[in-house]
Amino acid sequence: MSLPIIDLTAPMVVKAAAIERACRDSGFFYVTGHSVPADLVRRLDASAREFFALPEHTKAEIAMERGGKAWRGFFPVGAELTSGRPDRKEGIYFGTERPGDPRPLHGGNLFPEQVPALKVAVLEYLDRLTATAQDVLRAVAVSLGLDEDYFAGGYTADPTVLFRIFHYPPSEPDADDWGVGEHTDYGLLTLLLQDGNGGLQVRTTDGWVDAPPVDGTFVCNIGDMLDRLTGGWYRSTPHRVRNVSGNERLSYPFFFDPDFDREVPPLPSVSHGSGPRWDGQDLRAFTGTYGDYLVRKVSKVFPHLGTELE
Ligand SMILES: O=C(O)CCC(=O)C(=O)O
Ligand SMILES: [Fe+2]
Repeated sequence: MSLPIIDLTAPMVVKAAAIERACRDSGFFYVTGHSVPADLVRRLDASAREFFALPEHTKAEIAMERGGKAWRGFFPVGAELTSGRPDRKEGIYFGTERPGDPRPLHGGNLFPEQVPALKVAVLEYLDRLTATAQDVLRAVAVSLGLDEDYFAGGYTADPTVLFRIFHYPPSEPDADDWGVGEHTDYGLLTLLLQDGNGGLQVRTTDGWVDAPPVDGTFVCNIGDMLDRLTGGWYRSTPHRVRNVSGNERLSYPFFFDPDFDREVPPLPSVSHGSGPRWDGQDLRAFTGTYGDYLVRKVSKVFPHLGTELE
């Protein structure tokens, strides 16, 4: 089984039909025909590699602990526990640049002064990917029989945008460690840029399948909130990463999520039921805002930051 490639320049009815098929099937697809310049991707990649090559103590100058409850900055290998055990990766967390915003997971970003090009590339990338995600969501809305601007005029009029850059050191082929343990994403859509090394796996009805890098594309997958909104009609699918390429792997997941302060009740048009989810969690059971859901999840993957987020 291979994941479909959806061209964003195709007519809306064509895109919407392809998205419905993909979201009903594996919840994963590739996006091409986007307007993110290749040169921006190159600058982002080059400056990120420059950052990760810095000595540990220099990287620690922008350690996540210094970002407080904004949950921004650098974390070293082993500090994040995606599925209850330490991941074999290090990374930097970013989000929409909003200095002074006191809400958890909001605020100003921490950028390394040693690599000024990273700040320029990240801020530009956040803008470009926000537009790309709104574009994909328009087709998702149509695929659900909703008005094209259903999300942009509501849940994502003021979206929660988080962006991470991960560096996965190579794993031994027979090791049982994971760069990122099995998980689903929390929000609406993830747009993932990955380098040429591969390592991402998606759990489908046929078992685990690879989502190898395809030049010029993003891997797009839907998250828990789209699963919840659609009552499980679109499934938020488990995935994981192990880097056995023998090389340093870099990846750039961009998370496009609902307004932090909004509740996300199931869509009125949705009546489809679904069986139990992979981890037994009932996404319809929680009450509260998207922010409540996200903070609860984040406190689990970064236990030492959890108390700050309460
Ligand atoms: O690094 C990757 O390829 C995927 C990362 C991921 O699944 C995540 O951060 O949610
Ligand atoms: Fe993920």
